[in-house]
Amino acid sequence: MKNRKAEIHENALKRFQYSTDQVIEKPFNWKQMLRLFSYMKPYRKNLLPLAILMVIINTAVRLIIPILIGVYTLDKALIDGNTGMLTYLVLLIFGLYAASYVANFFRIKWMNQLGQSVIYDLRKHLFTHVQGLSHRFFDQRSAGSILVRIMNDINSLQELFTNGVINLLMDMILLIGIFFILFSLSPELTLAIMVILPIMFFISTSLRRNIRRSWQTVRIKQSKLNSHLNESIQGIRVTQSFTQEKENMAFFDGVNNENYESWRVASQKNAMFRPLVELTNALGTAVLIWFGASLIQGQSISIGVFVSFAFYLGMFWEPISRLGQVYNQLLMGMASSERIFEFLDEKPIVAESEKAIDLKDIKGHIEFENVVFSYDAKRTALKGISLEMKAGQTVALVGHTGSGKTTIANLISRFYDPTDGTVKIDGHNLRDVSLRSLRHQISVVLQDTFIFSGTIIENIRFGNPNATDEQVKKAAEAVGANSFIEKLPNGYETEVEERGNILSVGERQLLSFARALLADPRILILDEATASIDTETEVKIQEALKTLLEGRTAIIIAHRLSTIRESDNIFVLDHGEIIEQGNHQQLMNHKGEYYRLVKAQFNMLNAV
Ligand SMILES: Nc1ncnc2c1ncn2[C@@H]1O[C@H](COP(=O)(O)OP(=O)(O)OP(=O)(O)O)[C@@H](O)[C@H]1O
Repeated sequence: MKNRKAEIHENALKRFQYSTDQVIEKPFNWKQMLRLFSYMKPYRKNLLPLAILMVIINTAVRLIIPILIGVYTLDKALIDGNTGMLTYLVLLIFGLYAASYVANFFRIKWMNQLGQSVIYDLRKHLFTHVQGLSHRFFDQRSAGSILVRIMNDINSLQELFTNGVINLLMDMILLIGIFFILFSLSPELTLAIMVILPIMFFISTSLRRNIRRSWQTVRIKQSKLNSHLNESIQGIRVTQSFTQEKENMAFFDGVNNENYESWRVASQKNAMFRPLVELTNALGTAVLIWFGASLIQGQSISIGVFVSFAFYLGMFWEPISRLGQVYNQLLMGMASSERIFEFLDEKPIVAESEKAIDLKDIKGHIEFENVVFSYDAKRTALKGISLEMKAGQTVALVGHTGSGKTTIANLISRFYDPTDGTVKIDGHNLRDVSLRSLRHQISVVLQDTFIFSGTIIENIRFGNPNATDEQVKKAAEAVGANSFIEKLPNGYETEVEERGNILSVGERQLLSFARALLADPRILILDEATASIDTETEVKIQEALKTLLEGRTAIIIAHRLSTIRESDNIFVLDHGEIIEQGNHQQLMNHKGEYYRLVKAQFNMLNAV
């Protein structure tokens, strides 16, 4: 039998994985690469050519200097005794070095600017796109996995855009230039020192790949550790109340240990890299000295040529090694860009038609005609619903958990399109109207309301960014939220963290009420909106709602049936079908499902 600790650890590993996000490399794909590089297009007339020019200047200078030192300074000026030329050469070399430093400074500056701009554009594009996607997209993915793509995947492209592309150009010029110069100086010596090429090639491909994979493992382990920590902290209250700290610690220990191990292995391999490189260079130098000396003795080459060779040999490793690195970056870029493009290619399922019209000042008459809807292929959430909600009416939806009440509300806001049938507002099929004009006139208050980080006043103003402070306060007063807001340390200016942890659930609910009312919608949907508010406050809200709902269509979803007695019409749902409809009195007289639900709640209250 497996021991308990190992079992817990195994479960932990299953829990904290971003499945598809684990693939870090993908084969090279030209089409995808071109698409990725199209993000550089806006900079093709300024930053990109400037940076390329700096690369060319810098590389050309670096290629010229060894010849100036070896062939000209040593052979022509010193050995041949041309001292006038010496001063001139020293000044020239100094000037060239200075020019190369200046060019390098601007290359780094402009390339960083270019890389950051591309990353900024790409992230903006991705976020804007994701924000416009339909609810179904978010139903199918965890927030964590979306976050990983917008942050980590885009970050991993940063190096490619900042250095990779330009280094590729620089290294190609350097390598070709060095080969060309070496060959023109001495073909025999060039061939001799090329013995180190296969070793260099091996180090820059195999060994580097091995090291790279180890660092990728580190990234995966870190990502697991992050997600575990995130979940642990979010769920700390549940962990403490079920006294699961020990088990949680075992999870943490397992993931933390894996992270440590992966670092140990990666840094150990990394440590081998530099010494091996230096050893190869030493081998090259040995060949150069041994073979070069015999060539000097046989007067095949001059001392200056020999010295220039030594300089070029020192420069040789750098582009080869960097080309390997750029190739790695390209492979990683392939995997990241594939994941980014997968999101970018995702079309909103609820799409706006090209001929969509703007719904202007609706009255709020809602109709469902034989609406069938399924979230997934297996279950049907609504099975042919036909209903009418007259403009200005307050309508209630009741029924068992999972009977389809929220689904009806979701279809009115067109978060989803019906699988079959039509939803109409003021006679317009929702598929024919623009989403913005529709949603602008609908406010939804949910039980699990979302409070953003910011002040209380900003949170309420979310409903209508143009509202004045006065209007915000009036909305808060109308729903009875001002009494608790004024008791907060800084009143309306009190900062609340994301999700509004410093507020009670009921207080958050009141805020979202104020937010919805400030939006002044024609249609107001309250989905279990008063479930977390005490009865006394609820009575107050009911009073406020009476005047506030005047002239609007209101859809109230509530399990607490006392809150919907006054509704003009009540629809009772069961397994995605409407089984009864009428006002409270009519349904009570009918003595059907509604009657049974009311009785059950009444008995429960009396039993207390
Ligand atoms: N995003 C979703 N993806 C898949 N199925 C869903 C989704 N949301 C709801 N469902 C399913 O659709 C059915 C109807 O759900 P709905 O949320 O409309 O019920 P409800 O009557 O509002 O329930 P409750 O009273 O618990 O809020 C349920 O079987 C539910 O499991």
